[in-house]
Amino acid sequence: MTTSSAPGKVYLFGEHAVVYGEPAIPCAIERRARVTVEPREDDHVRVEARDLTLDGFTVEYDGSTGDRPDVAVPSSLVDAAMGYVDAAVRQARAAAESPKAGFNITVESDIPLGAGLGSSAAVVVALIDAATRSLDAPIETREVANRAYRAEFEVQDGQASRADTFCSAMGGAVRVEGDDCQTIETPRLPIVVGFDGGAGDTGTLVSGVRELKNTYSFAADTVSSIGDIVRRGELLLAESDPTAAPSEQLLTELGELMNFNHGLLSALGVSSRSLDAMVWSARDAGAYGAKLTGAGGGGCIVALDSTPETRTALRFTPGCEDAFRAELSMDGVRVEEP
Ligand SMILES: Nc1ncnc2c1ncn2[C@@H]1O[C@H](COP(=O)(O)OP(=O)(O)O)[C@@H](O)[C@H]1O
Ligand SMILES: C[C@@](O)(CCOP(=O)(O)O)CC(=O)O
Ligand SMILES: [Mg+2]
Repeated sequence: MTTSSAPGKVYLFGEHAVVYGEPAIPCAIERRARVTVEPREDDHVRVEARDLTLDGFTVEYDGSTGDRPDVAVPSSLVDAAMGYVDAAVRQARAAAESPKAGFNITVESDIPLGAGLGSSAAVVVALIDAATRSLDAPIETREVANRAYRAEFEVQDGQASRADTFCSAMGGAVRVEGDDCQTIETPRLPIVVGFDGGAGDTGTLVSGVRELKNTYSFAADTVSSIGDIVRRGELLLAESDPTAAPSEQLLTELGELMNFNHGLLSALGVSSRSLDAMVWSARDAGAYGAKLTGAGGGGCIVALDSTPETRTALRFTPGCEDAFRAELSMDGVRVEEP
C-alpha cells in the first residue's frame, strides 16, 4: 500500500492565457490531496472517492475493458467525475509498463472540487506517484508532472497547460510557458483565499475563452496582455529577495498587477457575480490586490493581505462560504505514511 499526497495551488497570474503559450505563475498551497494505492491480483480498478460529488461514492469496475461502473447516476456524470482518475490510472500503467495492473485506490482531499485550487492536478499527480511506486516502478517528479499533464490534457480535450500539474508535482512557486517549466523563488507572500462554495467546469470555461479569442482580435489581445502582466510580475519577483519578508512596494505592485489580471479575466467572461463580490470585498478591506484563481466561473479568489482584514471582510461577504490564509507549500508530491 502506498500513499502519496500533492498540493493544490493558486494562480498569482496567468491562468487561461497559459493555455495559449503565455507564461503563468501558480503557487502551491498547503491544501493537499492524498491518494492511497494498493495493487490488486486482477486488472480491476476500485476507486473510493468520498469527497467527490455531494455525497461521494465507491465504485468498482473492470479497468481493462473500459466498462463503466454500475451506479445509479447518469453515466455522463460518472464519466465527468471519474475522468481524471481514469486518465491518471492509464498514465501510471503506461509509466510502469504494466498495462493490466489493477488497483484499489482511495482518494482523500482538502481541496474543494472545481474551485480553481487545482484539485484535479493534485489528485492526478498524487495518484500517478502512488500507483507507480506501488508497482515498484517509481518515476522522477518531473516525469510525474509530465504524465499528469498528459492526463489533464486528455480529460480537458486537448485544452490544458502544464501549469497546474507542474506546480502540484514540484511545490513552491513555478513559472510555466508552453513546455518550459521552472521553479522560481519568491518571498513568502501573504496569500488569502475566498471560496464561494461553487465550482466551474474547467473544460467549458477554457472553450469559452478559446471561442472569444478566435472570434475577436481584441480578445486575442486580451490574452497577450495577460502575458504582459505575468512578465511584469515575474520581473518584480526576480528583483526581490526571496529570503526577506516582501516589501510594501513589492506587495503594492504585485497587487496592482493582480487587479489588472482579474479585469482581463473578467473581460474574457470567466468571472462571476460572487467572484467579483469577493474580489471587491478584499480590495475594500485593504488587500494589495485580488483576482479570481484558476478556471473561474465560481470557486475561489486569491488576495494579498498581511492583516486579518481581508479574511474578516470576506467572511461577511454574501456569497462567500469560506476564507482562509494559504501558506505557500514548498513540498510538491510526497510519500505519506499510509
Ligand atoms: N477528491 C477527489 N476525488 C476524486 N476526484 C477528484 C477529487 N478532487 C477533484 N477530482 C477530479 O477533479 C475534477 C475537478 O477538476 P477541475 O474542474 O479542473 O477543477 P479544479 O482543478 O479547479 O479543482 C473533479 O470533477 C474530479 O474529476
Ligand atoms: C484555466 C487554466 O489555465 C487553469 C485551470 O485551473 P483549475 O483547474 O481551475 O484549478 C487551464 C489550464 O491551465 O490547464
Ligand atoms: Mg483542474
